[in-house]
Amino acid sequence: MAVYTDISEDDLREFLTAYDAGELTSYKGIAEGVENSNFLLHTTRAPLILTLYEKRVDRNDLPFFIGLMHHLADRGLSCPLPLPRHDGQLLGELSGRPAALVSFLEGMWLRKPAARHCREVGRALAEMHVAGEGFALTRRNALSLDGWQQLWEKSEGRADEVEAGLQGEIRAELEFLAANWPKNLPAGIIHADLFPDNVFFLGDRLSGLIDFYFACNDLLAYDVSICLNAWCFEKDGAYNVTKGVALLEGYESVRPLDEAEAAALPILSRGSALRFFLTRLYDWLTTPEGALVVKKDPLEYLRKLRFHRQIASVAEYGRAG
Ligand SMILES: Nc1ncnc2c1ncn2[C@@H]1O[C@H](COP(=O)(O)OP(=O)(O)O)[C@@H](O)[C@H]1O
Ligand SMILES: N[C@@H](CCOP(=O)(O)O)C(=O)O
Repeated sequence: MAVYTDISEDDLREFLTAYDAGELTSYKGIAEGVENSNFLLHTTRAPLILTLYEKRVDRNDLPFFIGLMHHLADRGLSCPLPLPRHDGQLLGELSGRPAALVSFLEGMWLRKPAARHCREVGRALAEMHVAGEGFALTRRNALSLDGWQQLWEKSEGRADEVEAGLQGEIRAELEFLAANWPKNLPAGIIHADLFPDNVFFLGDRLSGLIDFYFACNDLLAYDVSICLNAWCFEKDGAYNVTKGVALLEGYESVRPLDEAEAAALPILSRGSALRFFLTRLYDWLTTPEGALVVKKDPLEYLRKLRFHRQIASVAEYGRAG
């Protein structure tokens, strides 16, 4: 679960006096999520999400995240809209943590997305990339090549506990990616974690995107590769080309990939599979047994990484090369 920091009703009521949020009628912690503590608040006005930013989020990044949601919502993207305090600030403090209130989005995330949902996600991702243009703040991707190397150094010594031979395989992968990573592709604001649990649907209609806490400036096609990894594989590890076609067509209906971006998808997908493998591996090795947060399986992403390694051409993802 993700309520790392508890709040008292008195402190919450006091916190809310800084906002035009109405009277608190009820609140509860939200079990889902891994990074921050989230609460659903009901008031005499609209429901709200309260987020307390936990240790893994750098406070210096908060103006970027909060400002980005504001920028995207302002441009018509359906995402949480931060509520300003009376003094105009978008961030406050509660229980010793930086805290923000954002609008509640209706919808549910899909446990079993189908190809039609992948198409919607592709389209929404491209809309986000377009809406991100002109955002004044920047944030480098802390989870790109340097960040992967640093994460790996923390886990390397114990990697073979997870699977024999992993140490050599990942070291070689990092070297390959460092030597071949594309540099001159179109860049902009990326979501960087657009997994099914961060996309809400009402029926078959996509109703909103959440969780912008990995967003940063990076290659736009890298974000596409994250979605291919997160949306287009089945539980048994098989790549579903129908979903891949739908996701790419949905994306390109708004923002066509150029040929260099399309050709780079295999290596970008290797990188994004490695990125989620490494964060999951680190959590797997360091989260104490009995902790209330759900540990995600690193091997799922190792299998995806191996799949991308043997891709000969982008056509295998379902796009004409
Ligand atoms: N704006 C929102 N509207 C509705 N539900 C939300 C919103 N933001 C977060 N949630 C709920 O909180 C959960 C965790 O949020 P998330 O941002 O993914 O947390 P974390 O960053 O800790 O992973 C989501 O799965 C969702 O149920
Ligand atoms: N999507 C990542 C983990 C981050 O979780 P979120 O709850 O913040 O979306 C993964 O699957 O490894």
